[in-house]
Amino acid sequence: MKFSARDIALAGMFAALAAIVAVLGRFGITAIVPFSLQPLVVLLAGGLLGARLGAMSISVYVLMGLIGLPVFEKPPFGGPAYILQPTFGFLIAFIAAAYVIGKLLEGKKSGFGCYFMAMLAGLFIIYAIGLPYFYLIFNFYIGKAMPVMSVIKIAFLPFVGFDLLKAIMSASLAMAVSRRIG
Ligand SMILES: O=C(O)CCCC[C@@H]1SC[C@@H]2NC(=O)N[C@@H]21
Repeated sequence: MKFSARDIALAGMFAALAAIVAVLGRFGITAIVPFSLQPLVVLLAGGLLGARLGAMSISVYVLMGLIGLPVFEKPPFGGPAYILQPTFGFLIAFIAAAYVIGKLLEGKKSGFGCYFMAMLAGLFIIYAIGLPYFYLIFNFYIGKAMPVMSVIKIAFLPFVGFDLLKAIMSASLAMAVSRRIG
């Protein structure tokens, strides 16, 4: 697997962007699951960089956090123990989402609908991995009973509307940029 200097610069830029929006998110309302602009960055990474590079950029971001850089949105902000945070599943899901979006858009970047469907698939993956992880950490690691309905109320319902807006924004932006440079 070979990456050019341009690839590495782009991946680094998106990794940095993910860290910046996470740090900015700390100034918002404190909640078990924070509102975050990271899904926007992740959807854009997949849509603009493609599967391989998009997933690499988000992996670099997650690895930076796991080695101890304070780039995550919630306390303790970084370190290997963050794996045991209920929201860590979303971070794993971001990597998969960027990859799948890139794959879905490979070779057929036509209209807005195409981009939007790819972004929706990315959002689906974010929640399909993030929500069960949240449930498992709460119920089996933290040891607090968290019924499925509570997981949905805490980690899905408050965000899904905003995340759909992020999907619209990222689809429009990725389409516009690809048309200009593609
Ligand atoms: O840094 C973390 O610990 C991960 C935060 C995950 C936040 C999730 S992503 C999907 C949903 N949309 C949001 O705006 N927030 C949550």
